[in-house]
Amino acid sequence: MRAPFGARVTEAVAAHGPLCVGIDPHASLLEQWGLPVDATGLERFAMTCVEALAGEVAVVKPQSAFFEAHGSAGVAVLERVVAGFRDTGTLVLLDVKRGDIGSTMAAYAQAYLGEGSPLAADAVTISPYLGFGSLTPALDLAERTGRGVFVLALTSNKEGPQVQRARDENGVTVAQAMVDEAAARNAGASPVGPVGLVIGATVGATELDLSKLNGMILAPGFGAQGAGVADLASVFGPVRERVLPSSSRDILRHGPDVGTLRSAALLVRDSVS
Ligand SMILES: O=C(O)c1cc(=O)[nH]c(=O)n1[C@@H]1O[C@H](COP(=O)(O)O)[C@@H](O)[C@H]1O
Repeated sequence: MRAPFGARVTEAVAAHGPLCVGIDPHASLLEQWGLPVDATGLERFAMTCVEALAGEVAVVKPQSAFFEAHGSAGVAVLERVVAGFRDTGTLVLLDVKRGDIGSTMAAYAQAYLGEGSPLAADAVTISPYLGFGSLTPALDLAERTGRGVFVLALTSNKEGPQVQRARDENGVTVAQAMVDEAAARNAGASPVGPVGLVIGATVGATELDLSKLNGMILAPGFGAQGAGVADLASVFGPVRERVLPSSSRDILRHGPDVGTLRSAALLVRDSVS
C-alpha cells in the first residue's frame, strides 16, 4: 500500500524542489524537434521527456489532450509515460481536468485513480464547476489509494474570472468557496492532505484566504504564459512553500537532446527552489 499523496509529494519536493514540468506535446513542438506529427513522433517526444526528467524533478504533468489527439495510439503512449515515471521518485500529475455528475465522476475516478487502471497516475486535475460535491467519488478514491487531486480554483486563462471570481450573496467568490471545500477535506491531515488546488501563477492578486488549505497548490502559467519567480512571492505570499510552479513549453522547447532538455529543466528547478 503506497503512502498518502500528501506525504509522497512533500518528500518529492524536499528531494527535488517544487518544480512541475508539463509534458505538452504540441504539434509545433514535435515539428521543432524534427519529429513527425503522428503517434510515432509523439512516442519519441514523450519517451525523451521520461529519460530527461525521471528522478530529476518532483512532479511531471502530462497534458492528456495532446495524447488523445492521436487517438488510441496516443493514449497508449500516455500509458507508457505514466509507467515510465513509476518508482523513479518523480510523481505523475495527469492533467485531464475532468468534472461530471457524480455517477460519471466515479468512472473517471476509476480510470485515473483506481488501483490497476493503466492510466492511474499519482494525481489528477479535476474541475469543480459542476459543483464541488460532484467530485466526491474522485476525492474518496484518491484518499483510499494514496493518490491526489488538484481542483481548479483560479485558472490562468483570461476567461476564468467570469465564473471563478463571481460572488455569492455574502460576497464570497466561487474560487474561495472551492478553497474552503478543499480545506474541509484536508483538515487534520499531515503533512498535507490529498486535495490540492490549481491557481495560475499569472492571476495577480488572488483575494483568496489560503491559510487553512493544508494542501498543495499547482501554479501553471510559469514560463510561456509570462509568470516568473517574482510572481510566486507576490501571488502566493505566505503559502509560497506549498506551491508547485508548473512550466511546459518554456522547458520543452529545449529538446530534442536529452541532456539539453534535462539541463533546461534543472535550471528552472533551481530558480524556484
Ligand atoms: O491545470 C493546469 O495545469 C492548467 C491550469 C491553468 O489554469 N492554466 C494552465 O495553463 N494549465 C495547463 O498548464 C499547461 C501550461 O502550459 P505552458 O503555458 O506551455 O507552460 C497547459 O497544459 C495547460 O492546460
